[in-house]
Amino acid sequence: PEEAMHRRPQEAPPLERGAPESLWRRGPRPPRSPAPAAAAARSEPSTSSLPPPLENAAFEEYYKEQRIVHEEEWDAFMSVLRKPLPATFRVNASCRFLKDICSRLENDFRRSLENEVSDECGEYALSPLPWYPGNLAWHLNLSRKQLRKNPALESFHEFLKHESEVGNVTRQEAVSMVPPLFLNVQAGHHILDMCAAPGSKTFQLLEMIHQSKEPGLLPTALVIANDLKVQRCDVLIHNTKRMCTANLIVTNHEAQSFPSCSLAKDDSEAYKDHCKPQRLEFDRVLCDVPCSGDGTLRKSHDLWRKWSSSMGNEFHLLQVNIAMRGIALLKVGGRMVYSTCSMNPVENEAVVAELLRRSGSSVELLDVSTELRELVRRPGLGTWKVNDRGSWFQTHEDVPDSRKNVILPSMFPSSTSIHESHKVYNSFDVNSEYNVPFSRNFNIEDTNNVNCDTGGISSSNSAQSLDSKFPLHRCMRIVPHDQDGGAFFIAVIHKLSLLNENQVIKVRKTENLLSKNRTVKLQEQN
Ligand SMILES: C[S@@+](CC[C@H](N)C(=O)[O-])C[C@H]1O[C@@H](n2cnc3c(N)ncnc32)[C@H](O)[C@@H]1O
Repeated sequence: PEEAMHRRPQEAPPLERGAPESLWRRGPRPPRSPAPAAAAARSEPSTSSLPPPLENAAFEEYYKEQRIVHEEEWDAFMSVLRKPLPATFRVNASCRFLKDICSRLENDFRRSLENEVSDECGEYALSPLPWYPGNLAWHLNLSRKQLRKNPALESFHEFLKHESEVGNVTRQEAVSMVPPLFLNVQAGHHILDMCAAPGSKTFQLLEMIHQSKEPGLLPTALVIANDLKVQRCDVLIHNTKRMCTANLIVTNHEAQSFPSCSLAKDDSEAYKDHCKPQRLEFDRVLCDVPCSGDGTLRKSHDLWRKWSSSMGNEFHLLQVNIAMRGIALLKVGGRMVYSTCSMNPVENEAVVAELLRRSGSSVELLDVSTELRELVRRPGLGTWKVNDRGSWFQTHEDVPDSRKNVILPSMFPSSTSIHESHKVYNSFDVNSEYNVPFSRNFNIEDTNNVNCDTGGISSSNSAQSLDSKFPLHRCMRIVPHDQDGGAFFIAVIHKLSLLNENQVIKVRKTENLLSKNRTVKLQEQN
């Protein structure tokens, strides 16, 4: 499924989760299916030329059950998911022509498109995204019909095409711009982008380190951008080349076993007998993991047909392992952002809870409610369920033995895994350390009855004991109908002290023991 979710064509322009093609490319599309006449001649129905239906009953059942949004919002949520995404782009904050580009956008294009109001939502055709610092990110909200008839758009289109080619502008989905912003990158930082291809967030990180340099000096910062797939590393290199940077290294590893690197002033020093090379630790880690990708449904039309609840379950452990490696490589005092373009709590809150469980008091989940205040986001969920082959489970104990090695304790919000963790981490008191005030920018009144951590107030139909004890409301879920975009999940983790390797190993041992016991039981049953 990862392949399915994240395949991006090599020839695609340098953008991730891009804008609808119609908004950026002119001219007729190449035919994608046999002409209807040819199909008719073979007596076949020409269904392949029809757009895929934007329906999936299992998807609706799943997210209704998870109470991802308020019941009354359901129709708005689904209706926005079926609409094309507005095109969005970002001006390169470190480019030489920043002032000129901003002025053209503000004074030329915005004005010439002023009278052009989006057909459907009545918004201005071209406007900056209010939450992006410095008015550097913009969205274009026009229907195809409007695009065709407006001559001002021709020159705007040419402008965007040219500025994108030279690296002054990057087309990128709005929600995908969010995770790097929460990294709070500073001059001189060492940054690891663990799952980086096709590189739109890497590009953003590069902009940040080049922007914060002293005039006339090259930045001392470093970005290591990693991806598992070599072909996708090619796309990453192609896309980041536009930045003309000397501060980027692209690597090709499994992120979950990303190697420890050494720093040395020069080779001779590194190889001196008594010289212990310094370990490279990262001030910032971006962990934008592979996921089921259902936050991209507005542009991934195929996904409507392919989506199933098992996709999220399949990614969960890989996501935990990648993020744990990220925490291990992070400097004490450093920040890691965990993000997915999925709405699924099993890939999101469950992963974050497991990171907190495994890392104990070495990390904290940051409350970033005062950062990017204009960005509308919802608090992470405090409780959720796990679906396996059509059955719903609230605790791991409810899962049939035959499935217990696929449906893991860490996928559940509470009970078993937390108690298990208590057994493993005697010194780690989840109740005292994580019982913190509720904070978010989404009005609590508006989320009444919505599945969210209510800061100690149990939601109406779930028992208190089934809620997570971690402050998962500090996570952020961006849903499509709040800002007419895609969906994204973001959590910001702060490292307080070195990981106790024993704790991590102990948890792994417990898991292995569990699955061994299961295997023995299964063998006995057979
Ligand atoms: C969500 S995409 C990343 C998008 C990227 N951060 C961006 O903004 O352009 C996830 C990426 O993870 C890569 N990937 C999958 N499994 C991986 C693994 N085990 N280690 C590292 N990368 C992996 C995929 O090839 C894919 O490019």
